[in-house]
Amino acid sequence: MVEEFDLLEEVEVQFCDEECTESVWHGVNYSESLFCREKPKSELTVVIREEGMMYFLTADIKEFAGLCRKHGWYIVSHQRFSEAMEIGMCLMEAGKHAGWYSLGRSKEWNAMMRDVLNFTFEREKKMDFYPYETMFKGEVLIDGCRCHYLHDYYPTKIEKTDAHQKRVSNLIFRFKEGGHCGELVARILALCLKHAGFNGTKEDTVLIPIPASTRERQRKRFPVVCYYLSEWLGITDGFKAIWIEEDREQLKGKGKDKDILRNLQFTRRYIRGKNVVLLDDVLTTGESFRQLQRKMKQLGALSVIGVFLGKTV
Ligand SMILES: O=P(O)(O)OC[C@H]1O[C@@H](O)[C@H](O)[C@@H]1O
Repeated sequence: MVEEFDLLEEVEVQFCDEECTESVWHGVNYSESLFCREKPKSELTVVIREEGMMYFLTADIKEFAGLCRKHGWYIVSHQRFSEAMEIGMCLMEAGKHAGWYSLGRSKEWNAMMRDVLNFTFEREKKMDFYPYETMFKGEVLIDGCRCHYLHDYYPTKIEKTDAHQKRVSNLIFRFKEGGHCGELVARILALCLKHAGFNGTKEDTVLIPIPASTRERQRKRFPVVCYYLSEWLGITDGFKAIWIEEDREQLKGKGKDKDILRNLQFTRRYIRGKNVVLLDDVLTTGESFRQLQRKMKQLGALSVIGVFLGKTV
């Protein structure tokens, strides 16, 4: 599309300093840093939150989708805002940028676009069904293995008064049921893992889900997330590394008879000589992870880490 007017580029952004002890404001070269692979040409305003959400108003959604692909950002939703503009939200790595970028007709126009975004999304945020943070909340060590989790999880028996807790439960329940949120979960975890890093190289890293209790649950829950997450990180999809020989009852808690391995068969070639990333929805006592990570090491894994959507509070 040929623009009939010159576009004014403005930026204001907050970066963390290297130790992340203090935030500083920069304007210079931010657009180069944000749009480091390609710069926008059409009208665009973005507002970026430190937690990894970027809200946008664009005159050319195709161009913006192309920029997102190039930079590894994920468009969660967008819709028509006016005849000329689309409005929406995408996810990016958390903790790198916070601020805004405008490429628009004038100072006043740019400011208005930012106001629209701030207003719309502050309001929408209250209505969000899922949480969209793209940084792990915390890490625990189990048998010396790093286990990253995205959110504190308040189990069903606790009444959730806090909107964020409800969003976390929505994400975990929908993920357990399978379906559309597998892709969203994969994108969120990909961004988190890029930030946190994993052991070894992409080539020798494999993603393996901690098996559900039945084949049906396993089939609903994991194939989509394993496919996308491994593809986006460039690591091996190890969905087929573990085979459920027969269904078992759900094993809650830490009971001394809890044996999550007894109905499982392992395909060694996925595991031997690999750095394994074990994935599950929730970490509660850590017993499932503990047993599986030991088994992985017996089968020749070089290292094991865990990645979880929630850690039970
Ligand atoms: O073994 P711990 O950590 O106690 O419990 C976690 C397991 O309990 C289930 O709800 C989860 O899906 C996960 O597999």
